[in-house]
Amino acid sequence: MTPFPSPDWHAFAAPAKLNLFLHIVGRRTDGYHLLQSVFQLIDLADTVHMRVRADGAVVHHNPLPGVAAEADLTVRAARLLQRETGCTLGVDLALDKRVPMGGGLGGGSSDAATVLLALNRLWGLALPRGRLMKLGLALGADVPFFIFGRNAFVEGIGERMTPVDTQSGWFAIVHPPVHVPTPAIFAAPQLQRATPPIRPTAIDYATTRNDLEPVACALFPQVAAARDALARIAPARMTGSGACLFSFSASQTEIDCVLSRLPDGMAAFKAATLDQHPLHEFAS
Ligand SMILES: C[C@](O)(CO)[C@H](O)COP(=O)(O)OP(=O)(O)OC[C@H]1O[C@@H](n2ccc(N)nc2=O)[C@H](O)[C@@H]1O
Ligand SMILES: Nc1ncnc2c1ncn2[C@@H]1O[C@H](COP(=O)(O)OP(=O)(O)OP(=O)(O)O)[C@@H](O)[C@H]1O
Repeated sequence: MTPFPSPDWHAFAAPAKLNLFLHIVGRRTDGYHLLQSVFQLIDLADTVHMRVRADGAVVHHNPLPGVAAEADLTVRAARLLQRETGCTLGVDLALDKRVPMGGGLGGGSSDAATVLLALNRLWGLALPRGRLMKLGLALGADVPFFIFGRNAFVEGIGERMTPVDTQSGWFAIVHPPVHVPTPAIFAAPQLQRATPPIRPTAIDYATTRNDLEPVACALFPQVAAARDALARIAPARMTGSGACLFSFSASQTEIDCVLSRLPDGMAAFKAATLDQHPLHEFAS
């Protein structure tokens, strides 16, 4: 639904991601962790509504609870693009938020990537994809992936991508009622930081894992409880730094069955794999 129905407003999708596995293979001198991960786009998405302004202002019309307009990644992305290009146009922004915040689903990063991709077209900038990806990294480690726009084996802190074909199918995603702060998980002394690097590869669930999962489960019992509940029904894995857990199947019926067997009251939903970001063509 468009909150501001008018021909001047445009609506753009900002899809979520799952980390099908996530290995920590080292640490940089600045404390950031080097990872290897397969990032999978899914059809759960926010909608970012935008209208170009001639006066250069960046105005957020419905800030999220607990996130000041100036701190919102959509506003920060628009301002960053203005600074970098000297563009004198502005934008009105409004968000339909559907991706749970702090779930390890990359919603904020995806909103930022969608703003960069859409303004690249609406402001007539025609920046190449690689330049947008570099800009995006300053906003968050996951932003370059969404601008890349294809399922990928991701390395570095999130800036090196190799496209991978992933299996099409469905996920059951469980959302435990807890916000997991990413910095606390990366700072935990017990985090396994030296998983041997692997070559870019198709996902093999049997030989991969999420190194952040044992830490999140130890620090947040709600994550452990949700993982155990899902794991009693089907193979379960955490995404990102949590809190969400997922289970994959190529069969939608199987995923419907998994969801129906979860304990009453457990927040969970179904999502399908995406092959490509809906705004992939907005950069070249
Ligand atoms: C773990 C992932 O969810 C995988 O998709 C992301 O890399 C996290 O990305 P994010 O939530 O956008 O996190 P950022 O805002 O970039 O970083 C939050 C904090 O987590 C830690 N951090 C994050 C990413 C990384 N590769 N190493 C880190 O050590 C840093 O302390 C950083 O200050
Ligand atoms: N547009 C936005 N949408 C969501 N969160 C935002 C946004 N702008 C700023 N934030 C801030 O970023 C924090 C993390 O948001 P997000 O939902 O992207 O985390 P996440 O899904 O855990 O991400 P990741 O998988 O990258 O760790 C939020 O708690 C919020 O304070």
